[in-house]
Amino acid sequence: VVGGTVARPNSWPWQISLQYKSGSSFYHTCGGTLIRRGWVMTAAHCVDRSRTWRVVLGEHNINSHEGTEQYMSVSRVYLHPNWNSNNVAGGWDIALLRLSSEASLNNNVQLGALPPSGQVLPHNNPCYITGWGRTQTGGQISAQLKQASLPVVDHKTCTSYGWWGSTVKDSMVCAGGGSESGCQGDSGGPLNCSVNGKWVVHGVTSFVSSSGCNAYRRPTVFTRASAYISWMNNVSIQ
Ligand SMILES: CC(C)C[C@H](NC(=O)C(F)(F)F)C(=O)N[C@@H](C)C(=O)Nc1ccc(C(F)(F)F)cc1
Repeated sequence: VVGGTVARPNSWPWQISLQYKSGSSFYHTCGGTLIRRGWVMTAAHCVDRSRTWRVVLGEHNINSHEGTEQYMSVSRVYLHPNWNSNNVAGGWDIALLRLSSEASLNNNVQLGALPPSGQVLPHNNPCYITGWGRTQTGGQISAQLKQASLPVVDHKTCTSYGWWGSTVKDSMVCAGGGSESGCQGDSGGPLNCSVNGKWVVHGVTSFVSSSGCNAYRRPTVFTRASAYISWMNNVSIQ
């Protein structure tokens, strides 16, 4: 997250850290959202190569053990069948992770709310991106979870000339576009939007400009969760 602030610990209790094993250690690679006690929603581009994954719930500082963490292994990865790792602009950048055991819900671990199928938020709807991603273009990832205010940029603006144009599809949502943005390592995490006074996870962090995370008129682009409700329902009743 470029800009924004360090989040109050566990104030986004559905945010997870997706980590892969290398040698005898695990490393943060992406964010995700706990949507059921046994299911995590993340980006397909985070999990489209086979690794040993773990999901950390109740995380704040990824470099220290704070006692609120739950470490879950992943029993199966469900990539959206239409995902093409050579074409993030095509969309479909969504995946579900089946956890090998169910999370215990508490003050630090809660389920994220998904939007109703098809819901599209208006321009400037208040939203926050959260994640442990780089804090500057080309910089280091953050040890502590960060948050930044990224209001929705409507499709009409986001797909216009000088903005993202036709790179952004209807199944995506744009947010931000100023000095604050997502950045590498935030992928897969939630776009938390305030709808009728409640937080709804409306996006899955997908991509930023290859010329810089907070590039001018290149808002952060998210997979629009409300476009994938039926797919998620069909997968998670298996
Ligand atoms: C691995 C990537 C597919 C996703 C990666 N995502 C992120 O960094 C994050 F955290 F914002 F979600 C990204 O945007 N990386 C930058 C460096 C990038 O490659 N952006 C990018 C690439 C291609 C296009 C396109 F579709 F236009 F060709 C647009 C943006």
